[in-house]
Order: sequence, then C-alpha cells, then structure tokens
Amino acid sequence: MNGHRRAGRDTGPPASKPKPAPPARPTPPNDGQQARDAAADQAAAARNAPAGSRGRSRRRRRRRGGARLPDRAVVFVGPMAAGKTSLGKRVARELGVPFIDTDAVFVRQYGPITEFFERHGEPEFRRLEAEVIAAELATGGGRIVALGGGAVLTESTRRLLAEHPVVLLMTTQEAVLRTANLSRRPLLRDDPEAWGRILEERRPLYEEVADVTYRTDRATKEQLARRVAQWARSFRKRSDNA
Ligand SMILES: Nc1ncnc2c1ncn2[C@@H]1O[C@H](COP(=O)(O)OP(=O)(O)OP(=O)(O)O)[C@@H](O)[C@H]1O
Ligand SMILES: O=C(O)C1=C[C@@H](O)[C@@H](O)[C@H](O)C1
Ligand SMILES: [Mg+2]
Repeated sequence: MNGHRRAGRDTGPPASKPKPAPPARPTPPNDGQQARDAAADQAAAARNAPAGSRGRSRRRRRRRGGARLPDRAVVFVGPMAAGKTSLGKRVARELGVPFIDTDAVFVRQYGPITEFFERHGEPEFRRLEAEVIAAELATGGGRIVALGGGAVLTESTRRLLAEHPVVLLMTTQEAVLRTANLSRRPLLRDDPEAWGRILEERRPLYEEVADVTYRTDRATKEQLARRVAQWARSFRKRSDNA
C-alpha cells in the first residue's frame, strides 16, 4: 500500500514515477482504464467491508439495497490545487449531502487567507485552521469536508482524521501550473515551482491519513465524482467493525 496505514487504492506517487506527459484535460473516456478503475474501487470497497461481510452474497445484497454513506464526514485531503474543493462539491452533489470547505469557513471567520498569512503568519493560520477543522468534524451526519492543502501538518487534525473516511487527491505539478489560479494560494504565488517541494515534504503525512488515493489529472471531474461517491458509500473504518 505504498505506506498507507489503511487499505485503499493507491495509484502511486505522481512526482517520483516516470510517466508519459499527462493528456490535456478533460481526459477522453478510456474504457480499459475505466474498467480497471472500477475493479480497483470494488476491490477497495471489499477490503474495507465489515468483518464477516466479505462474502459475495453480502456484497451483492449491499449493492442491490444501495450502500449508505457513513454517518460522518468523508474528508478530502491533498496538495494545493489537487481538486479537493471542486471534486468535493461534485461528490457531495452525487451523494445528496452537504459540502463544507474548511478554507471557506476560515475565510468567513477570519478574512482572506492570503491577507491572514501576511498579517499574522503561518503558525497562527495553522492554529485557527485546526480549530475550524475540529469544529466541522465534530458535527455529525454524512457530508463531504474538503480541507486546506496544509491541514495535515497539524498533529491534532491527523488524529481526528483517524475516525473518518479520508480521500487523498493527487496530481502533478505540471497539471497544477496549467489549471490552477495560483494568485489565491499564498505559498505558491511567488514561487509556483514550490508545489513539488511542498508535496514531497507533506507526502508522508497525506499517506498516513489517507484511506484511498485518486489522481485528478487522469480523469474528468465527472468520472472521478462517480468513483469517489461509490467508494465513500461502501467504505467503513476498521473501528466501525468492533
Ligand atoms: N479532474 C479534476 N478534478 C478536480 N479538479 C480539477 C480536475 N481537473 C481540473 N481541475 C481543476 O483544478 C483546479 C484546482 O482545484 P481546487 O481549487 O478544487 O483545488 P484544491 O485542492 O481545493 O486547492 P486548495 O488546496 O488550494 O484548496 C480547479 O481549477 C479545478 O477546476
Ligand atoms: O497548502 C497549504 O498550505 C494551503 C492550502 C490552501 O488550501 C489554504 O489552506 C492555504 O492557502 C494554505
Ligand atoms: Mg480548496
């Protein structure tokens, strides 16, 4: 599992694997790849099924009856501009649950993040960001919560994530520089190439908290939203089985 603490599909570290230039987005439908992705999603769901429910008949029954989203936040983490906000919104729509973006909650409470960084510095941002996240995760009910790119730096946040299904979104620096609006991201505004360096520093933390990884530079938002929604419906934390 390439260092993942819990089971899930890991499509591999994008920055360190030699690979052909990524296709221009949106990625054209690729039936072979889609079939492989669907099979991988089902395998991940089966691995995470509650103890005693891994037989084929139980899985079939669950598909027919429609698996339910866990009664808690499904959390999106990942590097800056990987797609946590835009994909999170789509997955929430797909599942019919609320979407919360903790960066947006922060902005409502404390003002624009770029200005906050300039006035108060990163440590104060992290302290308040962790408070915002803890408050959101304490709210029950099925929903999607997208975190800021650096939220996993805070240990108390990582501890809270152990109780939630966590989706790691990964992409490449090339894709980010092509698509993202860097002026809204204070850590990248003056040095866009810092994206890769920051990712390498944070990668172990992302992998520590993640239950599953999806690459957002290899499929359209629509394709990914369906896959992630399906995964979220069938995923159960190991602690749920006790
Ligand atoms: N397949 C995809 N999935 C998600 N986002 C994509 C995809 N393809 C392109 N994008 C684009 O990537 C950009 C970055 O997305 P977004 O703002 O959701 O990232 P983020 O992870 O929330 O970033 P931050 O860490 O700064 O909050 C957006 O312009 C989005 O439309
Ligand atoms: O990766 C980061 O450190 C950040 C990502 C954004 O989502 C914001 O939370 C903020 O700009 C910091
Ligand atoms: Mg975001």
